[in-house]
Amino acid sequence: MKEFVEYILQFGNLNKQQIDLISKKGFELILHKDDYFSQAGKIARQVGFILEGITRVCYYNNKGEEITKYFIDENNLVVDIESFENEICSSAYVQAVTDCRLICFEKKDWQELLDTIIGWDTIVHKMIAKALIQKVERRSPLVSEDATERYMKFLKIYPNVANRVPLAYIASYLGITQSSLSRIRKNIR
Ligand SMILES: Nc1ncnc2c1ncn2[C@@H]1O[C@@H]2COP(=O)(O)O[C@H]2[C@H]1O
Repeated sequence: MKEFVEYILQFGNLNKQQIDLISKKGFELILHKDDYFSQAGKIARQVGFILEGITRVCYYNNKGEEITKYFIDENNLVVDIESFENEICSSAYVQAVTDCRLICFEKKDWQELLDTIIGWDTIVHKMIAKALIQKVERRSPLVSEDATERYMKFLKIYPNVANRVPLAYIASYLGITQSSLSRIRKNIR
């Protein structure tokens, strides 16, 4: 919980009583590699904060191929925001790529904190805004045409991810085949 408290205090001030209230509602969740945090076709009912491990957001395209859309690593919030906020079914899966340890909040507790702690909504908005800006910064470089360049940018943007996730997920994230990615990796060594 200490890590989560440090994280939220970057976005605003809270007194001890408010921090205690937040801490009481959060619980530790262990996900094993390949477990789902939230699933397509279901409503996301939890917000997580990753203490250890990497998750990915993925979906199946109309050819039935699995596409990795996004990676989320340590010290980040993880939530299928559209599903969680609007209580609609997710169109994607959030899956543990490695074993993960998270601080987790149930929707009703998250809502209760929003209703009781003055200023918590501003902090939450700032946290979400930061995550979404980061997402744009991470996805925008992928429009560059050259696959080698895309991979080099990936290494820079996700320094903690590249060596900890299967190559197939990275290839899918970059929109290239696994054999192209292997060739690129050989050539840049
Ligand atoms: N920390 C995070 N930052 C950005 N997106 C996240 C995060 N955690 C989960 N997501 C989800 O990742 C999804 C990536 O694709 P979308 O833009 O459709 O919607 C995004 C969010 O629902």
